[in-house]
Order: sequence, then C-alpha cells, then structure tokens
Amino acid sequence: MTSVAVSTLLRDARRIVVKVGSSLVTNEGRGLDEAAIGEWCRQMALLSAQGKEVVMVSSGAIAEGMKRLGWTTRPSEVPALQAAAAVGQMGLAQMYETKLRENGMGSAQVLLTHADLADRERYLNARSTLLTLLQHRVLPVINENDTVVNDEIKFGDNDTLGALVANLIEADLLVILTDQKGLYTADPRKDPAATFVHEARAGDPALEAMAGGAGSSIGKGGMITKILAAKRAAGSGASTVIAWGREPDALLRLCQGDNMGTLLVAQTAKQQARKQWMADHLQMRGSVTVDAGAAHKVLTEGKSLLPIGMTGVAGDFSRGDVIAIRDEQGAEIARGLANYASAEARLLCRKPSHEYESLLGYTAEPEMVHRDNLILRR
Ligand SMILES: Nc1ncnc2c1ncn2[C@@H]1O[C@H](COP(=O)(O)OP(=O)(O)O)[C@@H](O)[C@H]1O
Ligand SMILES: N[C@@H](CCC(=O)OP(=O)(O)O)C(=O)O
Repeated sequence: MTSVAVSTLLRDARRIVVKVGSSLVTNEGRGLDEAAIGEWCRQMALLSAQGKEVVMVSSGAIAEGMKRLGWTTRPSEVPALQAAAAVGQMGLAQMYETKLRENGMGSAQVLLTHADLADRERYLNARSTLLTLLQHRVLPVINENDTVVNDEIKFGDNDTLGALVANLIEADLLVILTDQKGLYTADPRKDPAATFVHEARAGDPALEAMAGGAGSSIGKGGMITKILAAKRAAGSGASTVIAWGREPDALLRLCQGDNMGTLLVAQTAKQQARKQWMADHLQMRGSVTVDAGAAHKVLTEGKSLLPIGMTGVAGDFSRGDVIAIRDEQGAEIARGLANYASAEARLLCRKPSHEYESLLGYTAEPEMVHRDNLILRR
C-alpha cells in the first residue's frame, strides 16, 4: 500500500480493539504496571472523545494473581492457574476502572470464553452488550473467563480472543500491543540479523514462518498467535497493527495515520466479509414472512426487519439462529440472525416495540433482525 493509503486506513478506523499482553501489563511479572495502564487509558479516553469506539482486551490476570499469592513460578496445574486468574482479575479490573475514571471514561468488565463466541445465542448476547456499552461511551475491558475454561489457559493466548472480539463487533482495526516494535523476519531476541516488517498482507503464509514463540516467561503466545489473530481478524475485514506498547502515544499516533508498528492489511472489506461469512457458514433454522411494506424497507431502504412487519413464522429456531425473510409470495428476500426465538417471534408478529415487554415479560432488541446481521438475497 502507498503511505497515503496506510495513513487513510488507520485514520478511518472507527471501531478499534486494543489488545495488551501479560508481559506488558504486568511489567514482565513484577506487578501491574500502573503507569503503562494509565497511559493506554488516557489515550483510549482521548480516542473515545474523538468519536472512536474502543474496546480493550487485556491479559495479566494470572501474572498478577501469582504475584498476589506470592508464587514465584507459574504453576502447571490448571486449577492453580485458574485460581491465580481469579485473584489477579480483581486487581486488573480495579486498575483499569481507576485509570479510566481518572480520564473521564466509564468502564465495564467482560469475561468471555471462545466457546461463548462459538454459540450463536451467546455470540449475539455478547455482541449486543458490547455495542450497548460503546453507545453509552463505556469502555469494555475484556479478558478470558479463565475460571471456566482450561484449553485456553494452558496456552495462555489472548491474541486469539482479541481477534474473536474484532470479529464479534466488526472492528475496523485490531491493535496488538506487545514488547517488540512489531514483527521481525525472525525472533529478534534470538536472531540479531532479523529485520523489521512494516507492512504485509494479513493471512500471508510467509509470515507464519517468521514468527517464533513467546520471548519472556510471562508472555505465552509469542508472535505466531499474533499472526494468526491478524488472519482471523481479517476474516471480518479488520486490519491488524502489532506495535510496541511503551511507544509514547502509540494509540494516538496510530489513529492519526502514523504506522510505527507492523500493519497486516485485511484483503476483504468489512461488509463483503460479513456477507460472505453469513452466506457460507450458517444453516437456516426457520423463516419469517413479511408484508410488502417491510419487504420494501428491507430491500430498498436498507432498514432492519421489525416485528410489526411480520405476518408469519415458520420452523423452530433460537435467538442467534439464521432465518430466512420471505415476502408474501414466499420468496426469500434476505437472511439474517434472529434476535428472538420462534416462539417469541410468533407472539411479536404485527406488534410495535412498546408491546414486547407485556407480551414476553422482557425486551431485547427492537428489531427481529438487525440490519448489521442481515444480507439481501436479491
Ligand atoms: N518474528 C518475530 N518478531 C518479533 N517478535 C517475535 C518474533 N518471533 C517471536 N517473537 C517473540 O514474541 C514475543 C512477544 O510475544 P509474547 O511474549 O507472547 O507477548 P504478549 O504477552 O505481548 O502476547 C517477543 O518478545 C519476541 O521475543
Ligand atoms: N487470560 C489469562 C492468560 C492470557 C495470556 O497470557 O495472554 P497473552 O499474554 O496475551 O499471551 C490472563 O489474563 O492471565
């Protein structure tokens, strides 16, 4: 890419996931690095004030928990790691809350597992929660829910989680802050001849050969998980920057278009990536029929499908399943993720949103299928 195109890509990024690794957050295990966390929080608050939507994925719970428990070596038993994570997460959340508040930002703790994001219903719930937090200018601070998983904890890799979150909220950019300036042609700790990679194509197989394992005893994933995270993030159209977390004003400079790290460029545009994903990966569980007015709104006005325009529901589906949207003649006009299960959808047909609560006992989203989760079929 030309330097102008790089700068535009970075400057135009509106929704950004920032991931920081354990080695940075805990200063290689010496305890939470208050100054560094304060710096990222200051920059993220400024970005938010500029209208960017920022989500933080922060590791460091195990390392901080070990310190609080007085453990000098990382245990190999999974329950001990889970216990350390539970202890350390308290400190992590407290530190982010304090630093964000000092910068005028609200914060929220969100603990997720990979399995949560593979489950359609939980995926939608997590997505709605995060987007609602962003709408309220609250900065979500995410970590793995280490208490209930054990695969991830063994590998200790939050790079993948960062990419999954970027997919989940359809971020424009994933910024992975680490203890190196970015990607080198080989691990710079081991190979002094390694040269810096400024830019590459996310998903380029040549990158995987360059990346080695973790450099410190605290970090776990190393560069390979970052390269694979960039590939995964590119699946939903997000480009990735790998940069040094202690670079002054790193986040602000990146968002002004100054690429001081390694930029791994997504090859597919966001919208196109999402459509491809929905068309390829999902099986339909049912359908709703809509009247001519709703069909027109969905097909030509780019609107979401509201229950008031629905005349019938077929099949047995859950929240988060993919359903077809059919016109009065039965032809599929679109498909997308259902916000309500089939039994609820049957109650909501033809009903305005202020009646949902009395019909269901609760209200989720006003739409049956949100525009962002919908693809047209004609
Ligand atoms: N090609 C490479 N370029 C840069 N760093 C590399 C490379 N291969 C391996 N590494 C190592 O990856 C480490 C960063 O990963 P890791 O320790 O897991 O950090 P984090 O906690 O930030 O995820 C670096 O310190 C470095 O030693
Ligand atoms: N979720 C755990 C482990 C995550 C982890 O080590 O990830 P990373 O430092 O990004 O390779 C924690 O907070 O300690």
